Amino acid sequence: MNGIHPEPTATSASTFDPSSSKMSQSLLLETLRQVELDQYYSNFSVVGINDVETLVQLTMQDYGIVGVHGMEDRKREFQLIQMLKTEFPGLTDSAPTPSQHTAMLQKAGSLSSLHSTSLTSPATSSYHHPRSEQLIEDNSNSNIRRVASVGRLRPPSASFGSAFNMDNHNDDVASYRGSASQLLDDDTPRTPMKFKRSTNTLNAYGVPVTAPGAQSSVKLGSVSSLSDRIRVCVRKRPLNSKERKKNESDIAHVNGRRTININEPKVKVDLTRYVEQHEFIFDEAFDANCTNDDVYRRTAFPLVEYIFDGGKATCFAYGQTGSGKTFTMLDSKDGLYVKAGRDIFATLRQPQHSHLAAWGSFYEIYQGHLYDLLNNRKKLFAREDANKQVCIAGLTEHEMSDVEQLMGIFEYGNNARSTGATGANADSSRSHAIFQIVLRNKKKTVGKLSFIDLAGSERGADRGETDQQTRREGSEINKSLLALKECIRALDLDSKHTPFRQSKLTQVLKDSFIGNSRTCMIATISPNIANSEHTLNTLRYADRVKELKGDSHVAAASDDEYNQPPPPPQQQQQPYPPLETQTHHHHHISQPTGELDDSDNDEPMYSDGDDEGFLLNAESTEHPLHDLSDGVEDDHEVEEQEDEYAKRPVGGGAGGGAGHAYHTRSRGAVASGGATTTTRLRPSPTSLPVPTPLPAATTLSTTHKPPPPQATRSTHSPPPPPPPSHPSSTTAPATTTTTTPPSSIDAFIRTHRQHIREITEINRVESKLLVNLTMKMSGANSDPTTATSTTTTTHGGGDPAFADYVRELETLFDRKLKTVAMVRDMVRGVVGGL
Ligand SMILES: Nc1ncnc2c1ncn2[C@@H]1O[C@H](COP(=O)(O)OP(=O)(O)OP(=O)(O)O)[C@@H](O)[C@H]1O
Repeated sequence: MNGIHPEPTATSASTFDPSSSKMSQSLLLETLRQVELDQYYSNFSVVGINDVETLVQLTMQDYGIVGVHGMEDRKREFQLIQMLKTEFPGLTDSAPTPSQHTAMLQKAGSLSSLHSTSLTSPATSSYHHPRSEQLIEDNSNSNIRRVASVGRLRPPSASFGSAFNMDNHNDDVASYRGSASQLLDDDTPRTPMKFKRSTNTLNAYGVPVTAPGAQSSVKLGSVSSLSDRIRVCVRKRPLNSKERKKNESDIAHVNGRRTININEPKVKVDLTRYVEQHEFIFDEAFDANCTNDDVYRRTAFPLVEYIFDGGKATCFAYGQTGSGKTFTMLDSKDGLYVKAGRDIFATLRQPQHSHLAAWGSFYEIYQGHLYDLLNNRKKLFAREDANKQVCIAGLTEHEMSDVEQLMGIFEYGNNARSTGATGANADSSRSHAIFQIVLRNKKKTVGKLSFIDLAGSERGADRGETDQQTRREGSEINKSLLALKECIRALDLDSKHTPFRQSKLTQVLKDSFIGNSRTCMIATISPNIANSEHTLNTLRYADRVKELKGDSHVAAASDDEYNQPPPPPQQQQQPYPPLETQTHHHHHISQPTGELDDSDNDEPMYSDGDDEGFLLNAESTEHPLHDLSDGVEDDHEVEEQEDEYAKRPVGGGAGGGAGHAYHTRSRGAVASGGATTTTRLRPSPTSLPVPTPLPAATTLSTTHKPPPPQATRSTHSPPPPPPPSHPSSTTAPATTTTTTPPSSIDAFIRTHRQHIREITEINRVESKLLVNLTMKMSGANSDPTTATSTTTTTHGGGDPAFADYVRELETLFDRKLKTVAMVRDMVRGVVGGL
């Protein structure tokens, strides 16, 4: 297969060795102890300094950040780091060898005799800025020396060293504005802040300890797969120029591939300031430097593939106003919708998809009403036909044959959105925008992909002092966001009752929540300190959407597997992102408490491929239609109260509370235990082609002629992909997978079921491959112009269809073998323990 960019393999994922990480920690601790700095170990640990390699990257300016304020201690720290750098110069590149351990401790021990001697440091004077002295004083008075720290907390990261070399380090306290300043006015005497971490359990030295019974959790991290039915991701945007100008702190730190930490500034009633660190784990966490290409590959791309298999997919951006929803989803030139469009049209150009056509529509939901952005914001009505299919009567759709047309249509609708012809919508952040691409075979809908730029999530909290109109808007937004969450949860539960009628948004997306559907949520966050409350609210919402995915016990180990920088960007032309597959639990979960009874919606779940009669355009449907707008959604007030999100006061410190561990769920009766087997598998075969250069745009044959396209290609041109990896040459044998035996019979059964599903899916794809090949062959043989060459082609002779077939087979077998190996290992693990 062309240009597959290899995911870190199962081998690399399994090389994480907690015992060696523990060793590094204990070496650091012992080294610090030699120079009597061990009381700072917990401070170091909180900011991610867990080994001597990282310690040596500290600069003197960083000492305050990690809470080392006393002159003597700073001197010792300086000496220690200098000694480590001089005596062990390779430390910055690699961990010390075991033989270096002893030497290091000895050398550090010899430093202790120098404690009382004065050390002349060229930069010692830099310690004497007034604030430092004040802080030292405060510190000595506050009796919190061991945990006190000042300034911005930095989590561990690949770029750790540079993160510490921040240029405004000497304005640590002042940089805590925003939320903190709402509680402290500028004249309030500054006191040092304590760091309080909501998740870690540390021993007296701050060494992470494993809570009783938590051992298995650490091993049982479930891993996210691109083919999951629901994926919940987070994307952090960079600080903008205004925020940088105000010297606002960046409080959001992406740590590894899935974890994001938020350092929330807090102030106690006694005005002691401290930082509470929150940790969230999602399917993906995209850092500020990630491009839309990076995001696309791991969010919307799998959905593109899916709609060609007959699925309905939704990709939506959720977040506060200004956090990057539009930038991600519907940026006119570089949004995910454009990237998906490119792959869709490239796929449509393949002969096997020549019977399909792509249609685009663009509409907006504002205050519970639908407006057609491709038709002068005409008000639309959602209706349900006799088959209970929801369609939007009169929605304008345009057939599109290339990405320029798609962008043109989008641009046209986007203009209508921002100008607000009816005047009904003055502010786009108060409406949901939905851009849909529907694949049709004549009139029959085969697949559908919806890109949704949701209203600003904080708008749902518009209450209190605001005017009636704003309150109404807020209530409507809140209602739809709650309903959206419930529908996604119902989707995850395979629930018979999808509460889609709770809002217009979920009504029109009904087919995205039932049957063969997939959803990807991208929570976008602003990283600046002033938005910390909104950011936490967004992450909590996303966390609740995700919580039933069986990730409740995703723990350090699983994230460590991902604790590598994201894979390098691939070329746009490379449509196959690495597909990681894993088995993980789908916990048995009770009905979510927030789900409202939707008694008139008890139709059975749609079976796969049940697309008969699904016609998006009501004008072409043959079924009588029932208006959904009246008497259903409008009269169907959602109890906003069912959810803490709705209860959250504007600007209030939302929920959570100190010490709340976000990967410990309280709702949903998540079963504990169960093994998770982790492996990265080969990309699954797909029918998507390598896109070819786009032909020139053609004029739309519609009355709504969009403006000419302004750009056809992303300006973010990632570097070329590495050479294709061929399964046979790179894939570790199936026996290299590691398996943790499940901790309970239930867990075993769940895991086994997951394996069976995986193998069934592989068999399905295998049969499909065979059918495709035989059809191609018989087509070629019946064609007199190709019959001769086909019959004379041998296996090695390079028939491209056959070559593709065997390559894909090889990939499939690789997946299958790995899955079988995982089951076998799991069984062996259990048998061994009997
Ligand atoms: N990841 C990012 N990288 C660079 N700039 C970004 C990123 N995300 C957002 N921005 C910039 O931040 C600003 C706000 O982003 P955007 O308009 O997408 O926010 P939004 O969440 O859609 O807000 P609204 O709800 O008001 O529509 C824009 O100028 C955008 O270009």
